Amino acid sequence: MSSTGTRTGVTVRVPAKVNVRLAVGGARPDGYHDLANVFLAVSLYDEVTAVRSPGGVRVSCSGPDAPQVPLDSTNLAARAAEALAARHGIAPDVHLHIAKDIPVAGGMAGGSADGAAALLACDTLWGLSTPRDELLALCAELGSDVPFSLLGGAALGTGRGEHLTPLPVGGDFHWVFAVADGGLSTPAVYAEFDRLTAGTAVPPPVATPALLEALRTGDPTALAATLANDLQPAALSLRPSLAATLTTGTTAGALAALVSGSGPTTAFLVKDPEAAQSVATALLQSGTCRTARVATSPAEGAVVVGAPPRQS
Ligand SMILES: C[C@](O)(CO)[C@H](O)COP(=O)(O)OP(=O)(O)OC[C@H]1O[C@@H](n2ccc(N)nc2=O)[C@H](O)[C@@H]1O
Ligand SMILES: Nc1ncnc2c1ncn2[C@@H]1O[C@H](COP(=O)(O)OP(=O)(O)OP(=O)(O)O)[C@@H](O)[C@H]1O
Repeated sequence: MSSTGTRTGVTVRVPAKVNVRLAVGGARPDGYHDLANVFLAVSLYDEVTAVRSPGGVRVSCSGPDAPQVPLDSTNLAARAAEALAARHGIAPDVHLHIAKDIPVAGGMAGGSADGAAALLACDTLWGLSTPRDELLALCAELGSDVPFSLLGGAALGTGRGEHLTPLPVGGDFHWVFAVADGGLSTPAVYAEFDRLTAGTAVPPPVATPALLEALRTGDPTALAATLANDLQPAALSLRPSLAATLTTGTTAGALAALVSGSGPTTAFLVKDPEAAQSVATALLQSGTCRTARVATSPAEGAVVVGAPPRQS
């Protein structure tokens, strides 16, 4: 392996996402769907620490959902390290530890977040200084949501969601996320979308100007009026119990409720931190979710938060 840096450990913090508009077009020949995907990063974070370690990539994970996270070469963090090392012709000798706080298989891009974080952590650990556009291209190879995990903030994703245009956000939005028992498979939800829309003309996906304006002005009431997720009927079809969770949150005072991405996490936009607490309490007491998390947006994308001092 070439000597590419002198750091011994690097920690990257990376946010979850919610899709405030997920417009889905018809299935493409390659199996993906064209999207108009308005991502918003939220303040639930995983942390990925990369430490030099001989013998290839090793992954460990801590946190309440850790047992659901694969530790083999299918982990997106491991795949990111392998891809970056291959790009630079070096050995991927690294131990990646994921401190997981983002719900697993919840439609909040937790695995994608870890992929983006591992890429940035390894790039820093190995002293590679890969240009940002190359990191984003590597992210897109790992998964459609991964580029946004690196970028953070808010962005419109087109194509399969990987082509990003950053969007201005004029203020903080407050959210409650109801975490369901068990996950939903993203391919299964897209397949259910195809089944439900079979025989209909699926319109080209667009992000409405009203939504972009609501983000720009930071107005939660305006944003609430424009939130929409074309995958929601598919997620509800596969998990009908989510309807009760959505109703519980809106009855408790949320401005709007929707399924987050492919679900089964549900997202509730509220007007302020006090409303967030009361909606979270109502959701917890209802028994319609496993747990309720309060968060704000926009959140910063993947960022190095810790690096031990250089060794001589
Ligand atoms: C639902 C969302 O989370 C919304 O942001 C994303 O569209 C999913 O992104 P992701 O998890 O990164 O998905 P990928 O790993 O790229 O693809 C997993 C599978 O989801 C389906 N998929 C994904 C993205 C897309 N635009 N169309 C699709 O049909 C495909 O079956 C694909 O094989
Ligand atoms: N680092 C990781 N963390 C969590 N899951 C991972 C990771 N790497 C791979 N996976 C696999 O990916 C699957 C989906 O997990 P993830 O938490 O990314 O779902 P998601 O949030 O619904 O994704 P998205 O919103 O991008 O569609 C898991 O069931 C797991 O098998």
